[in-house]
Amino acid sequence: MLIAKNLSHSFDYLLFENVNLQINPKDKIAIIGSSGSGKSTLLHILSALLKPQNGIVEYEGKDIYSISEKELIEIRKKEFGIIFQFHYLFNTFTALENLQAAAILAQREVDMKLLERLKIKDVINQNIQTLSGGQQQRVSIARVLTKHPKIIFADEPTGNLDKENANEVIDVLFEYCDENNAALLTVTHDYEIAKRFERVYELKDKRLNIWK
Ligand SMILES: Nc1ncnc2c1ncn2[C@@H]1O[C@H](COP(=O)(O)OP(=O)(O)OP(=O)(O)O)[C@@H](O)[C@H]1O
Repeated sequence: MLIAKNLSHSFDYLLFENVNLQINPKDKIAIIGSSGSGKSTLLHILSALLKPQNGIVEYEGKDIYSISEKELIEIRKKEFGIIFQFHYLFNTFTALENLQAAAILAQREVDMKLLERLKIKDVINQNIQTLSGGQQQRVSIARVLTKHPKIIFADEPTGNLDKENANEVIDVLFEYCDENNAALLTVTHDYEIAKRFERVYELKDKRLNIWK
């Protein structure tokens, strides 16, 4: 589905080199590593947001940084779902309006069962700015799943949540992948959360090594 070959990237210093990774349907992959090791940068490269200085990223056989801008926008819009550390929701809209906007763009419906699973059904008519950080994070996860992506890229998706809610969010993401033949790639600081994933890599000493 997605193959990354020989990626390397630097900003002020070399972040990583010779990174290779393959993502298949239903894969659940976590990337751990210390702060500043380049986890978010790698996630951006894999999710079509940042061209790597070296190496290629292929999605369904096509090098995503060589295809036309139009094709790339279509992949970003329809195939990839990105959960950022910051939610980027429309602050003056209600939670439901945010989800409806995503549903209209993706020609899908808002799934009420999903809102129940994410424990945001009761706050769905509140403005985003009146929700807690954890509730905002769960709305942003619901928004991404409403699109029905083939690959979910998540940057610290449980960062604002307590242990119980964090585990429930991971359950929802895993279920989504199993039911929709989709894949999940998560960046996390949380080793307890990482242990729940089938495959875990650690970004360390400028390399992506298998951790589990
Ligand atoms: N656009 C940018 N321009 C310059 N430097 C950047 C840019 N993006 C990231 N960096 C630098 O690259 C390094 C790695 O950042 P990155 O966010 O990928 O790390 P991380 O492992 O995700 O960190 P954290 O766990 O703290 O979120 C940092 O030193 C950061 O300042």
